[in-house]
Amino acid sequence: MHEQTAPVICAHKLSKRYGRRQAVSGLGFTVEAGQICALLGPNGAGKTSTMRMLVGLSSPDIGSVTVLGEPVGLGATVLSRVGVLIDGPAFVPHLTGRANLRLLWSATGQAWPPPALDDALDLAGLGDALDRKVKGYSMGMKQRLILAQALMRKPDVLILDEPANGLDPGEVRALREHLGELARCGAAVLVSSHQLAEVQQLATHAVVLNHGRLIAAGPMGELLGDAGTHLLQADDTARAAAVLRVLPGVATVMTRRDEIVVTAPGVPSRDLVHELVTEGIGVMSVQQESKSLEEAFLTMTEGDGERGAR
Ligand SMILES: Nc1ncnc2c1ncn2[C@@H]1O[C@H](COP(=O)(O)OP(=O)(O)OP(=O)(O)O)[C@@H](O)[C@H]1O
Repeated sequence: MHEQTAPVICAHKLSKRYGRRQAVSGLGFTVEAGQICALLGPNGAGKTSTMRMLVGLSSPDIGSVTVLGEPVGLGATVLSRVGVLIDGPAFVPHLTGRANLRLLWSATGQAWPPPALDDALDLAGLGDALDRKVKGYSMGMKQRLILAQALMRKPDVLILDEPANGLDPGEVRALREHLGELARCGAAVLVSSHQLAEVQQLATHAVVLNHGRLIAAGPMGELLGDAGTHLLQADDTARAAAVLRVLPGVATVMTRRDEIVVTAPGVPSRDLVHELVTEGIGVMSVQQESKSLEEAFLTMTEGDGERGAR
């Protein structure tokens, strides 16, 4: 795949208004090769509006987009390297799934089959249904066909709006593994979702919007931050707990069976281990808990009041 250090997706000061509603406001962020970036935000935050601008389906009132270093607009040639799932393509109901894929592919002007057709169909798992008319498909089957059209072109960039909608848990996992593999091969992936537990497993980075504005962006680890909780196992639980209780910065120490739960915001786990070892207490395991994405997301968005015209 491509080798480059410049951002693959670059949104620069994007703004978009629908009538009196400011859907997106001064939004800037980047996604680099190998990253899976989650685009997060409450309903109406501006995720779909942003994605539509990223792939030339709508033009920003202000600001610009480049993908793989090229400016994006309707019909931009760089879009042939982008797998897109937004609103779903309009499938022709009386054609089979396969015929629909063929029709969509014909718009690229390239010969059938697309380079990653087999992998995309594998993931879609439609089997014999691929040769049945789309009008008989369930919602999940349609979603998997939409995914197949996004993935069959072996894209360098993927922009997927809620791709897990209508998928069962096994299919969600298969999708996560597939996207992970594409990113490891150098693709840049931007994916919106409300399923935060799933996103936490999938994404390396996140961009969080509220009321059309950027409220946070960065690597997932940094956004989740330090929950201030450490889980330790020592060879003398009671004595270890007593030592930890009197350490500066330690707020609470609880023991549950052979585990010690220490709340000490801002104190690195290694400092706790150091104190225990200095006291001659053996430490078998230590783990620092991070916040769940759900917790972090609610903290970020609930504290962010209504802004701008909506
Ligand atoms: N074509 C349109 N015409 C008028 N208003 C629109 C249009 N598209 C989006 N909006 C408005 O812009 C705002 C942002 O909508 P958008 O669909 O981008 O949000 P979202 O974050 O994708 O929401 P959801 O999570 O519910 O899909 C909303 O207030 C929405 O009502």
